Amino acid sequence: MSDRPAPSQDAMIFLDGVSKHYPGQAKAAVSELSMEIKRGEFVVLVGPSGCGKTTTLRMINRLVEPTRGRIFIDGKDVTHADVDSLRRGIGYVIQQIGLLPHLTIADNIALVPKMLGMKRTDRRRRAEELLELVGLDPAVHVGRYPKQLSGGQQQRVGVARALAADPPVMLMDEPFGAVDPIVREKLQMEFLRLQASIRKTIVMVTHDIDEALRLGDRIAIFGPGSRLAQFDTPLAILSNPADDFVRDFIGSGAPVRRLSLLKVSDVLASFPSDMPSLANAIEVDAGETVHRALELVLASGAEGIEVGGAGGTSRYLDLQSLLTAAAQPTKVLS
Ligand SMILES: Nc1ncnc2c1ncn2[C@@H]1O[C@H](COP(=O)(O)OP(=O)(O)OP(=O)(O)O)[C@@H](O)[C@H]1O
Repeated sequence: MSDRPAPSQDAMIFLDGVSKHYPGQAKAAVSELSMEIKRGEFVVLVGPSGCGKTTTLRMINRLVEPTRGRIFIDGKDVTHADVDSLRRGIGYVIQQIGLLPHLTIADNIALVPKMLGMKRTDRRRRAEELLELVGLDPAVHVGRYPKQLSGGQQQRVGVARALAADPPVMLMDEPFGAVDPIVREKLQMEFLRLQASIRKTIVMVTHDIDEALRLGDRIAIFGPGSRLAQFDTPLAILSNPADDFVRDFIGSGAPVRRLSLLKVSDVLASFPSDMPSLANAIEVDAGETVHRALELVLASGAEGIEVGGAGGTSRYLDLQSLLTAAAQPTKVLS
């Protein structure tokens, strides 16, 4: 038996000491990187330019062949497996979208199903279903050509195309990078809703820490030379940055960003259950974010929040306690 590390039961992607040394380059682009991504997890790779994010992503579907190390998908070592069948199980979305201009939207989406031998009528139905899924009206868009769509719409079609063969894994390289900030935020939110229903294993590259915090179940922060500086949930990273590099990278807004990730229930956990009641409290759900709770308190002029309520089991927290607890970086770990 080999004593090399093996993926755990719930791992969908497992990188074992993977390196990439491009020919002619003095330094490796990615060096001895190991990471495990669980089934159904949305992991975001983030870090400064040139730290090896895209190289790492492309080694997963072997668009870039690793120089050393092993790659496992769903428990199987695919380091030397047939590339075509590997890629059939992996959707790939890039910033430049790459829709074919002479094909209709339906035909663009159905490219892979066609390659796999799906019948014309079934392909059409699949394209319509996917357009619906990504929030585009099939009746309007199915017969259009890429240039008749806005940037944001084209990006949605790119996502639909990547989903066409229903791959368990999706790789996305700056998928929302080419659209303006408002469309970008809308696409991010839509994508989160979509992911809640399809639960793919997703690895996404971005250089935007806010996008990473908003989307990722876990975030891998790469330092120079592909050093994995921290790989954890957004809340844990904001609460306990691993080192000065991570602290600098997430920037000065961490305490405020945490408010949008922290739940009222997280904060309540650090108080005794018999806090005095408040005469003027606003009712808030325990699953609400602290950010939203603060908004409600400030807008209503209440003294604090009341959580629960049924059967006289309400718990109360005044504004000051809410703020103090929300500002405690080490108390809360998801
Ligand atoms: N095809 C290539 N040939 C030679 N060197 C390359 C190639 N692709 C990337 N590199 C180098 O490898 C390093 C990592 O590049 P990579 O694109 O993976 O980084 P990145 O973190 O995705 O950067 P960015 O955020 O700027 O896209 C860089 O120094 C880059 O110049």
